[in-house]
Amino acid sequence: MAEIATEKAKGKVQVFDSEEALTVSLAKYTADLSDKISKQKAAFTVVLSGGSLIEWLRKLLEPPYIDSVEWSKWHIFWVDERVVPKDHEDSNYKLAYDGFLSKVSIPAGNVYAINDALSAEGAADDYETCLKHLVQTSTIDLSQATGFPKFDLMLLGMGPDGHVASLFPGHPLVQENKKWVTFIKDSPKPPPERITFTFPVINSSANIALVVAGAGEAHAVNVALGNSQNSDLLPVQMVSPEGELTWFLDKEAASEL
Ligand SMILES: O=C1O[C@H](COP(=O)(O)O)[C@@H](O)[C@H](O)[C@H]1O
Repeated sequence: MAEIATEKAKGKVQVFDSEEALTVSLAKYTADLSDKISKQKAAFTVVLSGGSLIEWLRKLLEPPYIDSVEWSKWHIFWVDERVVPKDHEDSNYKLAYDGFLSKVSIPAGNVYAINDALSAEGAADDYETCLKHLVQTSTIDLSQATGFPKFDLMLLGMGPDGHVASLFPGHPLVQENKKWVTFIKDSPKPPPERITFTFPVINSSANIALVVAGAGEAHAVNVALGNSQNSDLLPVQMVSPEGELTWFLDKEAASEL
């Protein structure tokens, strides 16, 4: 693993020789954080992305982590979700359930899926209401600095266009600064209807892992971490948490750096 020196705002950047090595390190990072936070609080709040991220969490499903992680403390949220039934192939919940959640002992009541019976707008409002309730009951922390919820760990993927969550380049939603959760009906990546956390919520996180592998993402990684002078920021360039930002890149994703 090589660590790349960048400005502090860009976070800690780690480049792995292979996707396999990345998954080993991501599991250790996540398990160490789970350990630390589980000793301090009743809940470890974890926000998942969809896409390849779930596959990259696979080492957590193996010893030693499968037995040593205090899964009962985990509370699971989604940074974005497609407005489709939970058993639909496009559902981020289904992806996470099939590939991860069904294999660990996180209590079912700690898994906060969207209400798939609602419209995009209704599902976003409903999810925001759920988050507000969990802040009131102190399951989720509140950032004293921003007044937005402060999750312990956000595991973010990135698309080849530099999108994170369902916040796409050039879309007005990237500027949303009041809502916690919003909706999109014209996502450039199918399916078109989604809900998504907003940047103020993403950036209030205590820890963000930005996990990117594959040559298709190399250009956007270079824009984010290289010396690009573009004035229109890609969404990934707007990720700037209150806490720590750690990049997990494989060498293909880092190939243009
Ligand atoms: O549509 C989405 O795409 C991004 C990136 O996914 P990937 O397949 O390129 O890894 C993902 O982070 C997001 O949660 C998802 O809804």
